[in-house]
Amino acid sequence: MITRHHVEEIERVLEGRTTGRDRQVADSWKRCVEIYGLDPARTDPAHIVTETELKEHRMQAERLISSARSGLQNLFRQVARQNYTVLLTDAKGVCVDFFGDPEFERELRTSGLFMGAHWAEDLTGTSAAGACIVTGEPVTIHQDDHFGNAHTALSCTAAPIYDSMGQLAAVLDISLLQSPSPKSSQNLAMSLVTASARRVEMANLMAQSRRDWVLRLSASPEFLDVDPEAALTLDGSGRIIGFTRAADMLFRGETGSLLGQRIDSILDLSVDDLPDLMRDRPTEDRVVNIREGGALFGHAIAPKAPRSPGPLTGRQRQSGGALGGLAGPDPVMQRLLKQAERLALTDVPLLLTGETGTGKTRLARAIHVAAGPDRRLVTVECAAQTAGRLIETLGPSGPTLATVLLRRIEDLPPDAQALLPSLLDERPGLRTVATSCVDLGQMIRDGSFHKPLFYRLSGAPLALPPLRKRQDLGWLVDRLLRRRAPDDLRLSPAARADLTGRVWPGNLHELERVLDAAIALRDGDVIDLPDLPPPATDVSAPTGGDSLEEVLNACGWNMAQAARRLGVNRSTVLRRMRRAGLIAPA
Ligand SMILES: Nc1ncnc2c1ncn2[C@@H]1O[C@H](COP(=O)(O)OP(=O)(O)OP(=O)(O)O)[C@@H](O)[C@H]1O
Repeated sequence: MITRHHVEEIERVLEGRTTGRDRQVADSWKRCVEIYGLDPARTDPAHIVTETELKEHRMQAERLISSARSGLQNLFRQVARQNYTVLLTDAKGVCVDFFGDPEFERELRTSGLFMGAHWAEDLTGTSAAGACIVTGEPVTIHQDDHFGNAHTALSCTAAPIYDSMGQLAAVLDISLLQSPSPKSSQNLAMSLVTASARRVEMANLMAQSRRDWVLRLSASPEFLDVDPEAALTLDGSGRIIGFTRAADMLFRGETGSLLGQRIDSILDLSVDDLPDLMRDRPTEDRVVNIREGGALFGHAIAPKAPRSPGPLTGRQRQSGGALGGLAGPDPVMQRLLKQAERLALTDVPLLLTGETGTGKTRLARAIHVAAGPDRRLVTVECAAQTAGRLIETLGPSGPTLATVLLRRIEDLPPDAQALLPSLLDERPGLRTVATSCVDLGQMIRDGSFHKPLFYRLSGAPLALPPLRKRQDLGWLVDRLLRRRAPDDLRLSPAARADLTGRVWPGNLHELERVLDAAIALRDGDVIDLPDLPPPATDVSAPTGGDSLEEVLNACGWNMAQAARRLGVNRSTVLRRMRRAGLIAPA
């Protein structure tokens, strides 16, 4: 039925007069006439693509269709009783998936609420899917909001689905063959369809990010793990490589796309903090501060690691997963990380030793992540334990499958030391990773450490070298600096030489504090020598025990750097080398 009234209203809108239609409808009508040259009086039936064309469209959208399927099914379950049809169109407007009542198949097919229907705006005039593709916004096109007369009985509500690079990938639409007259009757449809589109984007991002970190975010802790609002995918260095539309709306600043930005430029957090946001921590503790103010709750999902032990492939060896980013070009650390990567996939208890701040806790968490997603991480601060607390945490009411990180095992009180072996024997699903700053062998000899516990925990000892012995100190300085400051903040050559020449008795703890202070003190985008706080004077600094050869190795046989670390001048280093018969490698 062509109504003169409808055509006249469209003409009035074209003349720039307001008729009470939504902006989105009026804009679409204008496009239909002024850009596509469509005639409002037309009564074309629904446009359905051929079988071959449909196959092609479905093939191109295959990944999205499978990520969206369960979301669409859920949505259909919610709205089927009210006679809604659920459609997924691709970014060109062709319906590539469909849920509707088979009883009304003929009517649905004639109205274009069917598989293969083509809803592009330049073909069928104003429709919810068509307008949504053009504007990228959710929209309800209700009854005679439709441009062409053929569709004025329908009420359609559509929301865009964006891919993880921010491109419009599809449109989710729910439509009624018949509906009550007021447009407001579709308000609930709008909330349902936008929430479902958000969930489809989330499912799609998760399906594409199995090898990367995903950070899911929510404004309220209750929904964080079950129905988060936004998500980001991060590569191993903390750069954003994917995001949902909601994350884009939350964080997109004046700089444009989120792609390639560092996570610490928008949130007060680095990629190394992600293990702290995994599911094993209470939701309300996982607070993430937004750089521009405000806070959200975060849920980090680690890259999926291979599940079964076995020989590592060349690819795994290169990628290093959660462990790969922990060290630069230092042969001792590289060897240690390779061992850790293999051991992570087993249940062998690990004992991580090293001076304070050498990265034992960070390594333990990375091992937990590399072990796969099935276990919880339970962190036990040993100094704060009693036998009773241990039973509460690791006894029958504790987790059955977990990595138990025992921090600073040397501080565990004697009664808890005596209890721990039997507790662990009763819980075969608990894999321990203990850290220690001291020589436990010496403690056993002194009678201050329980021998059976030592043997229970030290299946494989991994010794982290102190910073002064690491050949990747420069790499670590850059990494920590990048994590704290903008990309263009640099170290002057003198400041870099000073930092790489220090002894670092507090190791990474100390380096982090020095960089924090230097960043605060510098003017402009260069950190210079005067910006560096003086080295910590620690009488217990253990450098005296390092041999000249160890110091030279750590400094890549750079005499000036070795001299600074040893606190002597260059000629003294040369003299000592001659005395020890040491010759620099060619
Ligand atoms: N590979 C790394 N790259 C960058 N930062 C690191 C690395 N390893 C550790 N850190 C940082 O250095 C600091 C000290 O690390 P961590 O707490 O793991 O040391 P630790 O050996 O367990 O210390 P302690 O013995 O005092 O408990 C932490 O802030 C941590 O985030």
